Amino acid sequence: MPFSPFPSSPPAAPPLPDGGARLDAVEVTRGTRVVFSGLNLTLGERRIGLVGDNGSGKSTLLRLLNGLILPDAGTVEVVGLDTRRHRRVLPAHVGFVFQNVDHQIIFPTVREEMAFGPLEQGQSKVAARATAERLLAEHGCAGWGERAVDELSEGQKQLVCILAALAAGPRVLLLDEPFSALDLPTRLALSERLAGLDQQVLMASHDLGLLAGFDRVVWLHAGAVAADGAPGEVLPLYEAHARARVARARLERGGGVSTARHVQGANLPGPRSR
Ligand SMILES: Nc1ncnc2c1ncn2[C@@H]1O[C@H](COP(=O)(O)OP(=O)(O)OP(=O)(O)O)[C@@H](O)[C@H]1O
Repeated sequence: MPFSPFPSSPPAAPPLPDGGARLDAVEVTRGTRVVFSGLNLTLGERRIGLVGDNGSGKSTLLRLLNGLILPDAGTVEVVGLDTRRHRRVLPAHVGFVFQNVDHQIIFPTVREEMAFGPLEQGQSKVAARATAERLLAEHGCAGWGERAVDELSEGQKQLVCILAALAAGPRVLLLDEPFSALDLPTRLALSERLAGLDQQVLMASHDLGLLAGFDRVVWLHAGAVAADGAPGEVLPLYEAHARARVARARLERGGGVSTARHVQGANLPGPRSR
């Protein structure tokens, strides 16, 4: 059977009641590089994974969804809010966990970092502190409140960032490689927690196993949708592409450039979005 990068059926999960997110004809240039050119996507499922090679546009897509980046053309709508017109109120609805924890952490202590979101949501100081302490305790970090964030390990900082995003109770949670520094027990515990959340979760990850139970996976390649569907369909396609890329590089190193095009899946399809 010929290699086809497109899954045969659309994802089965029901759409979110409050609308999810929609990108229409989105154009984004970062620096001198065109990242998206006419991207259309409707993101309604509860758990959506994003995969793709380095530089394919995953972080840019997530940043578009929380209004950190505005489209040069086209529109982005999240939970019914146009990110250009409602940029200021978006953080109250859309939580974000950055790839680099240093881009996220702004307070000196764990408690302050964790309580910021609940305070912004209108909780009293006492209630915000209680929310922070409860989440920390639930994740085996009771007593961390007084700790200086600077003195935490990278993985511990990452955990605080994720818990801080959860503490704010957003309607949509965007996670950019959130588990890269976490130990296995913490990863498993947080995966379980994410699976049980009511909110919509969009997560970019190079750890394909983390996305296996999701409702839908979108594979981005060079700023376009290369495949989109159920994890059981999209993840093997992406993995085949990765293996083909490695095989092609091996052949090229060995001087066999002309045979590289015979490697299954080495040639990507044209862009596709929905
Ligand atoms: N601050 C920036 N200035 C200029 N170009 C940028 C900037 N950030 C990203 N880019 C470019 O935008 C493109 C998409 O980058 P993006 O960070 O969205 O990719 P990614 O899929 O998240 O990659 P990774 O898997 O490495 O995190 C890349 O070509 C990158 O070089």
